[in-house]
Amino acid sequence: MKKAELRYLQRLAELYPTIGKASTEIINLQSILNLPKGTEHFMSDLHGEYEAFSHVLRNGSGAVRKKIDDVFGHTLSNSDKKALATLIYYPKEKMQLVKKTEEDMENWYKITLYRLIEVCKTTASKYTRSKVRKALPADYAYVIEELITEKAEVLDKEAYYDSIVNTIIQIGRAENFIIALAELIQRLVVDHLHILGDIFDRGPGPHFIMDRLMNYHSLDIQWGNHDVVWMGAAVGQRACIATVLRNSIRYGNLDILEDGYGINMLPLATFAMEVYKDDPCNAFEMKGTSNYNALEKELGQKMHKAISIIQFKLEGQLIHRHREFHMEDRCLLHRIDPVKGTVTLSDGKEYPMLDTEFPTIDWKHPYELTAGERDVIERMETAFRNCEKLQKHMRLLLDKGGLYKIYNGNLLFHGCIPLNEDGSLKEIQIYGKKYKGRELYDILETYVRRAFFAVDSMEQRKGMDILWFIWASPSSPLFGKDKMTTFERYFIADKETHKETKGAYYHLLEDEKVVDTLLQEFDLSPEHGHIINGHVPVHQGEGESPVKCNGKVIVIDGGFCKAYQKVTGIAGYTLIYNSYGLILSAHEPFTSKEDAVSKESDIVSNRVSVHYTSKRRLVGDTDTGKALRERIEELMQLLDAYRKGYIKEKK
Ligand SMILES: O=P(O)(O)OC[C@H]1O[C@](O)(COP(=O)(O)O)[C@@H](O)[C@@H]1O
Ligand SMILES: [Mn+2]
Repeated sequence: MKKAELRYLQRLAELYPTIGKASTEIINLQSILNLPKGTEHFMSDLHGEYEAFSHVLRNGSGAVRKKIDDVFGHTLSNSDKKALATLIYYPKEKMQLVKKTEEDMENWYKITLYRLIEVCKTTASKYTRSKVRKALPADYAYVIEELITEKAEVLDKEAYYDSIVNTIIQIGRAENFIIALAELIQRLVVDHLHILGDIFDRGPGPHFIMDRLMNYHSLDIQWGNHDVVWMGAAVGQRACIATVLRNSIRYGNLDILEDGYGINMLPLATFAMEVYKDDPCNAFEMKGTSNYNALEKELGQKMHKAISIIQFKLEGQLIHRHREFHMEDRCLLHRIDPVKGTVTLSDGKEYPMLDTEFPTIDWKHPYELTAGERDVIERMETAFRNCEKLQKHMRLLLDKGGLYKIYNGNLLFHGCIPLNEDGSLKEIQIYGKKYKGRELYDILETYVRRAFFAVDSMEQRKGMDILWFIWASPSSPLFGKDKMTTFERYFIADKETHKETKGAYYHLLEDEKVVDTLLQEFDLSPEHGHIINGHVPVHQGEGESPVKCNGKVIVIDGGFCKAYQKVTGIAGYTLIYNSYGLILSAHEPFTSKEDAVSKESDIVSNRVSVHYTSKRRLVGDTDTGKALRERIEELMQLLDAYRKGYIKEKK
């Protein structure tokens, strides 16, 4: 036996010091391989819609309801099943309602407890005992384990379970216990969660989503362009800070920054009030602010304009600093003719401007900040950098996230892969070197991490600016459009100028040859692999399908974003990958938690299978299975070493 091999086995022997222990572990692992594969849940483009996200997480995109159907079949009425499902999603709230009308609560507790135990049993059956044990709430771990495991040795099973349930009710713990069981079912129904990006912007609760994700049992995140711009803001990239502020103001979401993250808006507010005092800032109306009073609207619009101008200036500086980004066409301030009140875009066409008041622009140096603007952005930078909660949330993105993920044979990313029109991988220059496909993704990710961790300040700076590049560049796999027309949408009436054209990836998605080479680029099988991405809302209203290229590509922009539901005609899709295959769920718009409880609405309107496996998929067929088999192989070698006398047992 080689020295290195022996050393490794000796390490392993510390964990499994006897033949007995090593053998038991081999048997345990072998049995896990034969369990059904755990359920993966895919969600994308949450855009701050915490309540809708939380709802879909609770119902597992229909997985809970499916379990109820499996358990009770025709023995329970549809309305009872619906009520049970709602109880599992919102146990506390649902019980409050039940208590108002139910006359015999004791009986209700009893029936409900039995039903929940049954659902729990089936849900837990595909996991090992040890995994279930880890998921059990500490207070009730022992009792729940008793209730959900079949006890062959107890003769009168009914009496045994009855006595446990009766005791729970008698000692006044029924409600607590119901909540614990409901949460356990929610927890067990989804084994692993994939978030395909865009947690932030537009909706009111990204910080609540991040808090929830911090406590989620098993998770990965593929960063979206909106997450990356927040990451940039958190490390102090000023163009990103301005963008985050502008987006938040535009959607009436300053509460997120002020209350959620404790970032004080006063510096920007006082600056805007002073500089744009007599300017109505009409081009800077906000969305979703019908609850604002006149004064709030006035102030909001001024802040909106103030930060937009700061953003355009900072972006101009950044683009000049990085000629290699090739984004000069996005520098538009110097193209404004302040006398004529027009702007000439890079196509050479001149357009009248909707707003010609620019008190902070020095036309000789249009990208220079005034002292007041500099003061605002400096203070904001300090606030973002020093916000502990924001930094914690970013840490989660870094720890659990990345630009792409390969998981159980599928390729997951937020946006796209930059392609040429002929379907070949497009080369993109990053700081002087060309990259394409997987290498492009990899190099960008290393720069993102350098922004947070590099000690060398030049490297860190490069990383910070890459965060903005990923947000806005046409070459970014997370943005994937020819330009971001923010300036045009504020200042030019002609809608033609607002158009953003999607890159080649999006119309080559149906080309099987192209998709196959993309899968191969990431070492995946073109036969069995899938590409799963978000970022572009699927326009179901216009008959568009989320399933492309004979099911090889699935686009699941969740449509969680309320502002976009008019366009998509639906609240979007989520995906489930369980032991039977890939199932796509379509969702109706989520109104409110109150509605969900009182109307027992599931919002899962439709579940369609994208890919059905003829044979049930087992843990052995997954990435985890591969790792387990490797472990088994090593343990076998350890056993051999014990038996051949290379290693002594430690009893
Ligand atoms: O209308 P809004 O929310 O201000 O944002 C529009 C901008 O958002 C983007 O669509 C990017 O956001 P998505 O990643 O959600 O698509 C840009 O392409 C566009 O310029
Ligand atoms: Mn996006």
